[in-house]
Amino acid sequence: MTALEVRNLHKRYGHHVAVNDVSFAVEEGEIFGIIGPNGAGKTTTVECIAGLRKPDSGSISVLGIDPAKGRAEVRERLGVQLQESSFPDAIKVAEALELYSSFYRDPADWRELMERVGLTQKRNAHYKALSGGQKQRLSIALALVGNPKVAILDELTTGLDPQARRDTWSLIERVRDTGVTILLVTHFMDEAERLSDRIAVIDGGRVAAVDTPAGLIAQASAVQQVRFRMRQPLDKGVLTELPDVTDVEITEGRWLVTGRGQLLSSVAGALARAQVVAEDLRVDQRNLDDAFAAFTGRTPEAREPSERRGD
Ligand SMILES: Nc1ncnc2c1ncn2[C@@H]1O[C@H](COP(=O)(O)OP(=O)(O)OP(=O)(O)O)[C@@H](O)[C@H]1O
Repeated sequence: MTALEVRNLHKRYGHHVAVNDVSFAVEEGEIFGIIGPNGAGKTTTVECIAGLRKPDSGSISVLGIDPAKGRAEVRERLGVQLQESSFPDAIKVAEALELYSSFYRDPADWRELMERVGLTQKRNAHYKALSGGQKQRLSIALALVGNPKVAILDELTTGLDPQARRDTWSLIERVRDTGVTILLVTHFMDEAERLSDRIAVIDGGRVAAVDTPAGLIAQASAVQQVRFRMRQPLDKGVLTELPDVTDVEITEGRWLVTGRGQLLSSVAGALARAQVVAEDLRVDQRNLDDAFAAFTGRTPEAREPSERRGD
């Protein structure tokens, strides 16, 4: 069943088109990632889904409800952790959870949730005294305190150390295992690849691709590269004349062969026929960073969230 559907979404700020005809659907129980360069329109899209911004045109359905019309109903079913959530410094962990749970008709047991995100020991700590990871876990707990069917997580692990990131990922996987559908906006390719069942790449306000992480990588891997070292002399033409090869570069005995199709076996066969021995022969493994670069023409960067402007 479809938990979330965005169709032909358009949103502009003044003359600037932030979201330009975005469509995608998220199935119930999925973790659906959204990746894209800075300013691609990711946050604007999720803010429209959360009912925090009004789309100029297009339709959004959250569990069958239009967030622009049924804001209260959507609020009951949708948990939102947006970028840079901040709370009063003096509020205590348990107080924040109890307060937020009072906003919902059918909230989760906030004490159990506090335990689940590992903050029970910190129940009486003030917000300002929490570490970055603890603040992050509190904001995740607050996104889940209303017992949502769908949760939106934006910049889930920005600013966290590697261990805290891995802990947060495990937490999100456990949340998904309880049946919550998750929309995850992230700048981190490892995070998107590890957590997402499917990913939308958004670029310039448009969806450039939607697929599983492996599917995106495969789409981007049409171009392959084989590297090796070789001490013996070899005419470059032995490789450039192969139909699968598009380019051959040689730098101080290091060969880099670019091509497509059955590149590795073509190259290995040609080297064997020429009776030369290649050392350290390897195929470059493609990952989601390469897919991101292929779809957006840019390299993903790990960064702190940009300064955001008010509406
Ligand atoms: N309140 C606003 N007023 C005017 N322009 C805005 C506003 N919010 C966002 N924009 C612009 O709209 C475009 C899309 O921004 P959005 O925040 O949705 O992108 P994003 O993909 O989430 O970016 P980032 O990865 O940097 O958070 C950007 O060019 C941004 O500068």
